[in-house]
Formats: sequence, C-alpha cells, structure tokens
Amino acid sequence: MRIDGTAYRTIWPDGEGVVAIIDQTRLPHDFAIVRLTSLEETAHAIRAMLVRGAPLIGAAAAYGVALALRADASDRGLERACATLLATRPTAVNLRWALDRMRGRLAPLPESQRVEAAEAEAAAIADEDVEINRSIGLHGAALIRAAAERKAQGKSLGEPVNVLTHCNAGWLATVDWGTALAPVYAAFEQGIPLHVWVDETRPRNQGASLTAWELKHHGVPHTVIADNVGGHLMQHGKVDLCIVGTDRTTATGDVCNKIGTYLKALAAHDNGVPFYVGLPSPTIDWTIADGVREIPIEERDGREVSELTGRTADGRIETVRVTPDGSPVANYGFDVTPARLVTGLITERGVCPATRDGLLGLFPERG
Ligand SMILES: CSC[C@H]1O[C@H](OP(=O)(O)O)[C@H](O)[C@@H]1O
Repeated sequence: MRIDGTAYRTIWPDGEGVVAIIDQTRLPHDFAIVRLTSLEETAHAIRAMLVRGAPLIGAAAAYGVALALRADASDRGLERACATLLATRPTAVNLRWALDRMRGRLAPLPESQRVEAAEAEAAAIADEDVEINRSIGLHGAALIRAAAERKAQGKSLGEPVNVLTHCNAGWLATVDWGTALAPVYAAFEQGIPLHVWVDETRPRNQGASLTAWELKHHGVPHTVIADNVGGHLMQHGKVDLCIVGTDRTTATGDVCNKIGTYLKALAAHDNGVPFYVGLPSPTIDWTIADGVREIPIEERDGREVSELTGRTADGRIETVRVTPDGSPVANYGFDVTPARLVTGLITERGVCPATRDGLLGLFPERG
C-alpha cells in the first residue's frame, strides 16, 4: 500500500540479516520502522504485537526462522527457532502453518544451505500472501458491486454501500492488501461508492488505531464506531454487509476472529445482513471441525483492558487506568463464530458457503 506516495509492505528484508517491520503499536500517532536482527527480537515483535494479524504473524515467523539460522543453523537451532516462535501467540493458525512449511523446506538441507533457503522461503511466503489477498480483493469486490447495484435499482451507482468491519484485517494485518479490507480497496479502486463502519475493537483498538489509519491514508470514506453500535446500525438498515478477517477457520467453516466478531455475526443474522469472512487458505485449519471447542483462545495481559494509551493534546503519549485498582480483569482475545452465522467465505479461489463441501469445492486437493 502507498503511504504519502511511498509503497510499503508491512515486512521486508532490509540488508543482510535484517528484517524491517512497521511498528503497529505506534500507530496511528507515529509511523515507525523497526529493524529485527534475531530470533528473540522477532519473537518479541509478534508477542508484543508490533506485527499482528494472522498472515503477517506467519510471514514474520518465517523471517524469524531465517534470522535465527544465521546464529545457529543446526537441527537444534532450527527446532529452537520454531518452538520459540510457535509459543508467541496461540490462535492464528498461520503461525503453525508457516513454521511447518519452513521446517519442511529446511530440515532436509545441509546446514550450509539453510540460511539462503530460509530467506528465499520467507520471501516466497510473503509474496504469495500478497497475491492471495489481491485475489480475495477481486472476489470480494464483486460482492460489494452487487450490493451497490441492488441499492441503485437499475439506475447508475450512487448510494454508497455501507460495509461494517471488525478489528483490523487490512493490509497492516498481512504483507499487503489485507483480507477483509482487500475487497474494500478493490471496490474503491473500481469506483464503487462505499463507506466503512469501523469497529474500534476494544481492548487493543485495532479498528480505531489501524483500520481507520489505513482507510484515511487511502481516502476511503469511513466512520469509527464503538463496538456496541453495530447492532443498532443493522437494525436501522445502515449496514449492507459485514466483512471481517479470521485467525483460524475450521474445515467446516467455523470462524475464529477478534473478540466481538461473534456478537456482530449474531446481530447480522438477526437483521438479515450478509456476513462474509476474508479467508486466505493458509488460515484454514483442515485438522479441526469444531471451532468453539478446538481453537485455542489467547488470553492476554489484563492491563490491555484496564489501561488506555493515547496522545495528549500537547503531543505526549500517556497511559491511563480506566478500572479501579485491584478489580480483576479478564482479557480474551478471540471468539468463534459458528459457520451457520457466516454467509460466505471469500477465499483467493472464490466465494463459497461456510461448509466443508464449500471449502472442498474450492480446494479439492484437501479432500
Ligand atoms: C487478516 S488476519 C486479521 C485478524 O488478526 C487480528 O488479530 P490480532 O490483531 O490480535 O493479531 C484480528 O483477529 C483480525 O481479524
């Protein structure tokens, strides 16, 4: 994506043994680049959410393995790198997928060939993510266009299509383009009139701080809303469709995503609002069928709920407490939307129902 005329990805090689990332904990107030040079720095970047979003977590882990092997390319070094990175965050299946792919590529090689091969495989994972998301964008844009044509009722497109999204599944959550927002960008580039309701997405506020920042820089009309507003908007006909991301989708179409997604899907179901999921195939966990019972839900530090960090009027970054001292806090990071509440899965191979047959129809090699 372009920021002030400069094209960026969220992660890129920046010299020998250096991987650059956009530090997403500094957005929307500061655009800061951080350079990673080790396994430990990469693990911290994932754990502390300098980089976040399922596909980007996978790509960052892949580059982290390459950095790790520069220090120790032995079998033990490779296993330590994969174990360290796998332990950073439990929910996004892309992390396991990327590490399994790196291990499968590197374990058969002699140590002397591993660093070069690791860097090439990490770059391939990153490049593939961009192309997968570009395709998701085109398939999803057709859904937005169809909604615009329904609103136009045979006249020329005019009334904007109102899309509601939750958290950040934009280009910042991937290497580029995004998943849930890729259709928004593609439709916007096609000149389809649209507007995005941006769930702030407590407690980490990825919507307020990342999605809004992305859409503002791209010139996409949007409105930031509190998480609890979406149902009201749907009741009043102000949402034409929802498009969200996912961190892990089961072989039967259950969708794990940022906490609060399930409640949005319930409201959409109750109001007849189509609910779509941007789903790159590395985010499909083909080994499980029951998302509610089988997907590990990350629990993070309670201070993400009890504290708020922002910029004061005079430009200082400050953190304040919003709960009483001593009040216990629960901080569940994700929830699971059962497939029955999902209208369709927007994959790089097209849109399908949220069912095993739907997914196998697009990915028959998984049958
Ligand atoms: C395209 S994956 C985006 C997905 O990842 C986010 O989680 P986090 O910011 O904690 O990594 C959120 O669930 C998004 O929908």
